[in-house]
Amino acid sequence: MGVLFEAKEEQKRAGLLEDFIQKAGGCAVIDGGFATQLEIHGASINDPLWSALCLINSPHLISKVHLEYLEAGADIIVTSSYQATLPGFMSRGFSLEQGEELLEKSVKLATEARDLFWETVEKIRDHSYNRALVAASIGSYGAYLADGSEYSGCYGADVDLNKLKDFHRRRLQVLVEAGPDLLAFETIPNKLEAQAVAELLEEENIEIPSWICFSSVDGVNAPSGESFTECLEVINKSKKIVAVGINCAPPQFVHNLIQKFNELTEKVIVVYPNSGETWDGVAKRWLPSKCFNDEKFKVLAKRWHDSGAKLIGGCCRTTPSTIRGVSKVLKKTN
Ligand SMILES: C[S+](C)CC[C@H](N)C(=O)O
Ligand SMILES: N[C@@H](CCS)C(=O)O
Ligand SMILES: [Zn+2]
Repeated sequence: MGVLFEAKEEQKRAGLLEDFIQKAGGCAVIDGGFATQLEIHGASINDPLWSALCLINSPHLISKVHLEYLEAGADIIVTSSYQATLPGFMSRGFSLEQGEELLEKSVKLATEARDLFWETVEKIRDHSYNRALVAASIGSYGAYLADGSEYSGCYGADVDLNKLKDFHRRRLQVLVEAGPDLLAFETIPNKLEAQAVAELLEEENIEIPSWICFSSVDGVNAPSGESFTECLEVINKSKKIVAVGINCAPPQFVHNLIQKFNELTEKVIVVYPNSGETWDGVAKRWLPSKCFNDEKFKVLAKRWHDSGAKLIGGCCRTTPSTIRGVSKVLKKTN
């Protein structure tokens, strides 16, 4: 492929998201904790598949949560596929084809909810909604391991670049085929996985714009201890990744990290932190620490926007009420 053609394609990909952000008023709002809201509705997800269990047992709850976030003002909804993986489904007795159908279902449930919601609000005069985009969630290898390693980045000596690419490849292909608007790589804890993602997007010639979000447990580096300077070198080289940032880290880290990312990249900055609670990967529960309520979260969201983030939402333990506040403060409709 010619260099000129590639440059044009890159511009087009970045342009799609930039245009959407501009149309949304300079900042697009992402939804909040998906698994959190499933649990609020009674889903039991203490399981190696975590929220992906609902794709099997309670898809109606997935639709309900998407609609709640749309109603709260999310411009981008993220699918329920964070911990949905083919080996994960197959270890539960599903065939490869059935696993692929479950992945497709995660995109279908989100696009159906978006279309249904839009059909309804479109008819309302002077509504303040945008037709939302659907981002297919692709959780890190650590999420699949279900041992808390998306917050440590410790994948062990046997995990190399090729193993991570193999892990991500088929799921990526299936999700892309299902037709989301965006790809959301979430809670990436180390440089190796960032590199695997960047190379895979290239190898598979993925045309859908991607964002990649790192977690952070010290507010300075990636969980592995590698600096974001190192991690973003890999991201900056990728023409397929249009936005980069942080998800599922405590809100108090985000402002400084946006400032750091401003210096390190020209890509769109995306942030959707959790509520400030800490995940205990062994006990599989959230430990209250410096927890931010919706009021504090929305004040910080304005600050994150002022410091340069253009995609802002919430992750674990945030809810539609959090996103309603974020949407109001960022779109100044109150
Ligand atoms: C974002 S974490 C809270 C997701 C759950 C984790 N991967 C586990 O399965 O324990
Ligand atoms: N999209 C996932 C991220 C978990 S860290 C969720 O909100 O449940
Ligand atoms: Zn999270």
